[in-house]
Amino acid sequence: MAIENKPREEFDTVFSRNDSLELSSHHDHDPAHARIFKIIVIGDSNVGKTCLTYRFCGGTFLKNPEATIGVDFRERTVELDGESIKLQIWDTAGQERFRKSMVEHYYRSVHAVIFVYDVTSLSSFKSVPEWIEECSRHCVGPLVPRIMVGNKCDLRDRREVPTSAAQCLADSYNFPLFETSAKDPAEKEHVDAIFLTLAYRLKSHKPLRLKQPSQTDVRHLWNQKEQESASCHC
Ligand SMILES: Nc1nc2c(ncn2[C@@H]2O[C@H](COP(=O)(O)OP(=O)(O)OP(=O)(O)O)[C@@H](O)[C@H]2O)c(=O)[nH]1
Repeated sequence: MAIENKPREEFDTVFSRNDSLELSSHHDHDPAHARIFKIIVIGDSNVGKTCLTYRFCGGTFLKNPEATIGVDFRERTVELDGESIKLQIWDTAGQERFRKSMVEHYYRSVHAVIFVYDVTSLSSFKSVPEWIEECSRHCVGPLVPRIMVGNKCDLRDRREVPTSAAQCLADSYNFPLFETSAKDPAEKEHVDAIFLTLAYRLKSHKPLRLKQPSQTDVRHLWNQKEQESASCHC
């Protein structure tokens, strides 16, 4: 469900710019020269951050996801106008206790941010300005592309956040707004559009030298930080 407003136009732009637009997963297209962009996905716990990233990177709906601890990485290489771009997506933890030591790492060298709320949860929507504030506190400047996403649109009877209110908030920050569902297979292209909108914006950025962290690297950082904070309390 893409909404009939500015983001929808962006979505159309993404898909009409080049008829031969090809999308490929990292399984079948992962050239060594691809530029890498780090995108973080932020929002309250349970809004569907993991499911959205999994839908984009894995192509399916992840049934029974576990709460994210620290961070999970997924990536997908897309081909835009003949150039390979690797999107390295950091699926962050919504629960404070699982993110406290990782926050600095989330925001370091970030290229784009996706703020997610759940359209069936007013409180998750009300948290969006706090997530935006956290982002600013970590020096993520206005030139970093940001997008707001209302997830779980398939739960029509349970909607608590009207599109008009979300649009109003998005406009106040000058962010594009997408409403979608990670669960509904018919929404797959719209989930892609969220990430591709960012990819097109990032495409004009300079080449990057971003070290590619492995899950082990981050687990290591996480453990190290946990030990540090434990020793601080002694
Ligand atoms: N109906 C519906 N359920 C969804 C959708 N996306 C996610 N869910 C469900 O919402 C719950 C939370 O999904 P997650 O993707 O783990 O949420 P999260 O934001 O990553 O949560 P944390 O890891 O705790 O931050 C799971 O039960 C999912 O099955 C959606 O689009 N529609």
